[in-house]
Amino acid sequence: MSSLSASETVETTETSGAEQPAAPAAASAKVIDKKQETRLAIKVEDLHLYYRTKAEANPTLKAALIRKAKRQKVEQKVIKAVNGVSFEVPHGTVLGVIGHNGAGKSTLLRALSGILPPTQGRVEVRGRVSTLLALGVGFNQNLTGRENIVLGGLAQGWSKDQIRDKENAIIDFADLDSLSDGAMDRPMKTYSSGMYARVAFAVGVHMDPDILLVDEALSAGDARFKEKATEKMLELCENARTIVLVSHGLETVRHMSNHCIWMDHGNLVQSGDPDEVIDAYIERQRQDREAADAKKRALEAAEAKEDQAVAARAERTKEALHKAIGEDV
Ligand SMILES: Nc1ncnc2c1ncn2[C@@H]1O[C@H](COP(=O)(O)OP(=O)(O)OP(=O)(O)O)[C@@H](O)[C@H]1O
Repeated sequence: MSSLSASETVETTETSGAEQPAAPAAASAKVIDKKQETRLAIKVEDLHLYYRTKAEANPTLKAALIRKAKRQKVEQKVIKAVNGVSFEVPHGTVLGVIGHNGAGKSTLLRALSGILPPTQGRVEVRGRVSTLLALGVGFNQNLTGRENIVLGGLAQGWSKDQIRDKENAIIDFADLDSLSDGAMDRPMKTYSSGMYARVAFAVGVHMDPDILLVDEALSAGDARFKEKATEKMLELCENARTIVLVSHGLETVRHMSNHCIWMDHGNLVQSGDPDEVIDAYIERQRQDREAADAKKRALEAAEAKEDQAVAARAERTKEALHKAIGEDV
């Protein structure tokens, strides 16, 4: 996990998607009254996010050379990671985002953080954003933990005094010394994923964000750190900060969030009370498992029937053969 990226006040990303594959026209802005509007931290309207990858049907060197000689192009594949999603998040909300692997959760978070521009639709994020992503972005691996903290502070435009204060608070929170003496003064490339996660989390929450975007950031820490991180997030929330938490840890989401959205194949399936959404998701997972088991059982039964039929045919052939050559079977 890692990383911090802080962006300033109203961040609006909007793309018409002129060059993108045809998709439904962006929904017109929802009419909400002014008071409600100013309470919003995040507003997402008909968001589509597509990845384009080169689909190589035959990925061998020989095939690549033939293709080059024939000047054939590799076909482009479009992956619709987020497919027309709209929601609003008032300030002070802890929004849990759940869904199966590849449902589009991280892609959505990348769009909220501004890393990924929308293919189509609109994302509006109001306030200072701090992002804790699952993969290490933002830290220089060759610098020590301490140096990275200072670098992050300078990038934020903090004064020397601010950096000194925050540096101490971050180092105290990450508490790497309890794991390995002097770790804070070693290059971050020597850190374990858990140590890395602790520094990243400590930096992210001390950026004083209005909006904290967290992608599985708690998964790398040990149980004690997870508890401490959860407490810190709840504290941020009590101070009316907004948190978007992407996680497969359904009980963490249930415990921490006060609103939840469920993503499935890039679509928003359900949005609402965390207990209701999580229970519905668990029920769907149970149904999917049952359907998969039933399919497997049906396949096995069909295979067994086919095996029996083959064996019976072989037996009949054997009998016919023996009859033909006049021997008893
Ligand atoms: N950089 C990329 N290039 C191409 N396709 C991508 C890229 N990143 C993600 N995808 C695809 O987009 C879809 C959504 O991926 P995403 O990582 O957002 O899902 P997720 O819900 O966060 O999954 P997980 O729970 O496994 O982390 C998947 O089909 C994935 O293969």
